[in-house]
Amino acid sequence: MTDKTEATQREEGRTRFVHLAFTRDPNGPVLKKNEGPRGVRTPNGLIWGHTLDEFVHIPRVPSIPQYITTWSRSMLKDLDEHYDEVEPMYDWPIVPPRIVRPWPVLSLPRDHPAQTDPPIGAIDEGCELEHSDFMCYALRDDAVPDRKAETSVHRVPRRCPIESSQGCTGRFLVTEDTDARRDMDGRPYHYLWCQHFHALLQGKGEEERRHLRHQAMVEMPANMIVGDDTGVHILTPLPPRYFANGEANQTLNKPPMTMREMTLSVQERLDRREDKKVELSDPSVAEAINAISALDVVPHAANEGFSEARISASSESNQPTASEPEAEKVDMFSAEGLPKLEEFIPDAFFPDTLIVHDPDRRTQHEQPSDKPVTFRRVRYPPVNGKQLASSDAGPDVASAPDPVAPASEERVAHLYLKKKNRLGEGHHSFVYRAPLTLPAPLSAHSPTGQVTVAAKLAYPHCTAHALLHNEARAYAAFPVHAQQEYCGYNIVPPCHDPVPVGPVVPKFYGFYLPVGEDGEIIDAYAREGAQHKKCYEGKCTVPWVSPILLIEECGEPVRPAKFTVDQRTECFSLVLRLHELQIVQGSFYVRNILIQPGPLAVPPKLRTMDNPSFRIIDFGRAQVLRDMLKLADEEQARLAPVRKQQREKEKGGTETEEEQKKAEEVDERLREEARQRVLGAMRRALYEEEKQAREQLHVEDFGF
Ligand SMILES: Nc1ncnc2c1ncn2[C@@H]1O[C@H](COP(=O)(O)OP(=O)(O)OP(=O)(O)O)[C@@H](O)[C@H]1O
Repeated sequence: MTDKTEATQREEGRTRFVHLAFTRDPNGPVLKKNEGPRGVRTPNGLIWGHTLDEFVHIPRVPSIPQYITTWSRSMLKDLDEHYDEVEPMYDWPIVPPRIVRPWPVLSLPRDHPAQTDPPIGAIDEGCELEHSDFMCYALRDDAVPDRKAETSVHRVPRRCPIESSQGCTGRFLVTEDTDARRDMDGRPYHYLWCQHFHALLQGKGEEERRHLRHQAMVEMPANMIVGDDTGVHILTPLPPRYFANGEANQTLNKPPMTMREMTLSVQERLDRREDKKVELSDPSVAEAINAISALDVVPHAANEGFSEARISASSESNQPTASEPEAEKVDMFSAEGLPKLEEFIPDAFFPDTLIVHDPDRRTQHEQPSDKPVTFRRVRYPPVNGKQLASSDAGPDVASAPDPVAPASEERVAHLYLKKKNRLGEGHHSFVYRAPLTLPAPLSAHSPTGQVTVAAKLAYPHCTAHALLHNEARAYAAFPVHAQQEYCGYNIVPPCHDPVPVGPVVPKFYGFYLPVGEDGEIIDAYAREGAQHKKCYEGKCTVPWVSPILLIEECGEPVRPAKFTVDQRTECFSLVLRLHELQIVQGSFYVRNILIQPGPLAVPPKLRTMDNPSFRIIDFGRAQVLRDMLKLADEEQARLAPVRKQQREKEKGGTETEEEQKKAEEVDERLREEARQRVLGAMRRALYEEEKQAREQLHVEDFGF
């Protein structure tokens, strides 16, 4: 492999590009397009590398070195063409892509049965630690009442990487059976390895077992630990809350300094200024070490920074906690000082019912202004109505979305709308920054326990309602991975340069319709939309209460003329990734791409525009291929019996078996032709939108 750093790319300021070239075996196969090895990929199916050095230019035909494509290290490994010569270049292993979690603002009691994995409040500690199956999670814990002035981080063991059906309460089990809890010298273990970790150690060589134990022990929040294949002895007391169920005996073989650096680099990201005190102060430690002289005990440096680390992490942390809002003074409509929600709402707490406090009548409701309005969540199944064609400004007729069946215990959230909290406005809607109180006991690290979300409401025009419904349909079609960030880089064709794997669209927090006095959802658009099919955009005012689309707030519209070449490419890659999903946004203007400071994994105070995060918004005119195909099929399924009826009418009797068989073949051909028409329309729409995106983002045709 050779390094061929491209001077031109450096000149134009590009920092993300492929600089390694793989030399083919002259007898190697021709590498056909789209038939290469899969390697390790992100869930979007695109080529993925953990670092820029994990991408290479590789000739498709060994004898034509200038005809190259871009591959990742893991693809080279799968190809296995003298890969053994390549591997030593890397001093890190191939790892799978991992989800990068935004800075946590939600909070939930740790022992709540609906607690998630990773637990709510788990801080993303970067790839240095998070690729390990054995790390502990660092939990943000500034809602603990006696620590309200500080954000404390403490650690809980990660669950074992096993089938979810098996379940694992945590790596360590408190020893309960006295006999099983003693080592060969009769010393009691404090914690035993869980059955999964124990099984993992079985059958492995001594070196590997030592390594695995070491990894697991490094993550334990104690200063002095010794362990073996059964469990560990803790030489300094452990805070009991660190373990769901328990923990134990080994020699740490990694230089303590290395471990310390690893930990500090994570700490650093959270708060560089915090003074990390190393507390190896327990006088009983030396005594204990002597008592266990047969074991080579090493102080557990990795935990020094964490065991009771207190980090003044962000502005939110200096406020009273959710558990004790100052009820008298609290203004639930104020977005001031509230964190914006960037995490997914766990399924167990996704609101079914939204109580909307709307004294300014932003939703056009007609109740007394101080009376909240009840909304209920509805879900658009894959296709439940026609898509709007991008050229069609008028409303199309949609059948009603499905009400979400309430959970056994209804999940109720409160949304607070105020005119003064307007975030933006388009040609069809107002968007508000809205405080949201989530279903208890889910809460947030904020004075009122609220977070803010972007609430999009339709203008009182029939077309605006149609577009908002279509947008809800598009959000229902986005896969979860399009709303998540992954570590590393993708190659997003036809782009040749690696781009970060940020989310493409904002996180979706549900689509809500008003509920009448009878408790039924009022879907005015489904009921009356058909009568407005020919309405001219913006001219037809309707008295309908606006639906509410809740999404993640994602910053301000971009100004690409001021972007670096890397940023333009990154923005453009989002459009390409959207198109990979066979979804057209439908109104691609720079105002529909948002930018905000990043990275989102760190507290808002530490984010900068040096690491921006982009999103595409506004899917009112989106077209989703999957839905379009389903509609075409449904239309053909509707027409087939009509045709049959017609034929039998002309014939004056029922069809014979032979005639029916022939007719079915015709139906199938017509169905296929209809699908081909849809595919053709989608190809054209994708092509046109890519062209428009290039213009809007100042992206060249070649070499972008
Ligand atoms: N998720 C969001 N985060 C932050 N601001 C947002 C968000 N969504 C919308 N906005 C703001 O609201 C404005 C209007 O939103 P949007 O473009 O979705 O409305 P629209 O009426 O559908 O647009 P159009 O004029 O294209 O029909 C945006 O330009 C942006 O400033």
